[in-house]
Amino acid sequence: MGSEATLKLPVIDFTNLKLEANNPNWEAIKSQVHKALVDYGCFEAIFEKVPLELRKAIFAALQELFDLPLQTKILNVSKKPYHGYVGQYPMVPLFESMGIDDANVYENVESMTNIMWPHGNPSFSKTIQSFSEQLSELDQIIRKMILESLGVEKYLEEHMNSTNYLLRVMKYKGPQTSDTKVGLTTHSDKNIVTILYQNEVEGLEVMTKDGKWISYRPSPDSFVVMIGDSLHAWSNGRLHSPFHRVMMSGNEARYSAGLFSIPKGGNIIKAPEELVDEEHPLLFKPFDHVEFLKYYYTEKGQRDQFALRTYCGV
Ligand SMILES: O=C(O)CCC(=O)C(=O)O
Ligand SMILES: [Fe+2]
Repeated sequence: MGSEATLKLPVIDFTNLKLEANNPNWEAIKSQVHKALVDYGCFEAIFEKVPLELRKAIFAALQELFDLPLQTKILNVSKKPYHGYVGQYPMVPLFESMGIDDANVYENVESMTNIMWPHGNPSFSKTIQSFSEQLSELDQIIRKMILESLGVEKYLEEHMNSTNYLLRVMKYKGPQTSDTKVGLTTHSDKNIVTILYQNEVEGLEVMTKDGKWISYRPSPDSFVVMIGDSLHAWSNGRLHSPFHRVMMSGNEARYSAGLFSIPKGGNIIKAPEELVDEEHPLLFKPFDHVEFLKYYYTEKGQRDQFALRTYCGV
């Protein structure tokens, strides 16, 4: 399956949109969001609320972080798999990543920063925290639109309170060849919503429902919004959670940052009864996200492209 040059992700412009209701654009944008997420599980968002200066600063911060010695980077450890330093994996030798839990809260970022830079690095902390906080507004807008368009907005508060934000930052070394090499293997995200931002180096590919790859053309103004398996399950399959991967070629490093809204441990993900009927039978049994991840991170789970279906599919 080659990449299809003609395919493109839907583009949705959130400029000037406020979280408050009765904004004239709200309904129009909401229906674009709903359609894109049903059809692709993914779209490109133009969102100027994160100022250009901050969007530029994030890449300088990522470079500074990944330029640290490996023995420093591995000090970022986490009890949760994939939330600390990840890298040097034989399957994905170009890839490195670091997670920062609750990155929208300054103190959390600062404690990770102080492990990386024992004398502190307030400008790094501030960049990471501001970026996460301002981008979390887009996550909130999108999830409000999703619940409204599914007719289940009465669950909005409960739904929003059931998650927290992980910022995961990534570096993919250029493979130093014009051949295409795997940066990150094909997977679907396991969380609620993912919002990605990246530098100018191409590589992200998103699969359509009929198995074609869309290559994302990065732009400094665009974020990529993607549905994870947990929201696919919660919406009882209404919203698609797409397979995606990163493919690298050339010399340049690709830096990206992903804001992941993630179900808190102990929360049971269960499709609202309004979304289950004869035409839409329940697809997934209620599940605890943390328990599901325990399966996903086993050797079998890692090889299973339909891990959620295996774990709790009806
Ligand atoms: O680097 C990217 O843009 C994609 C990363 C990704 O898919 C992930 O971290 O789940
Ligand atoms: Fe992903």
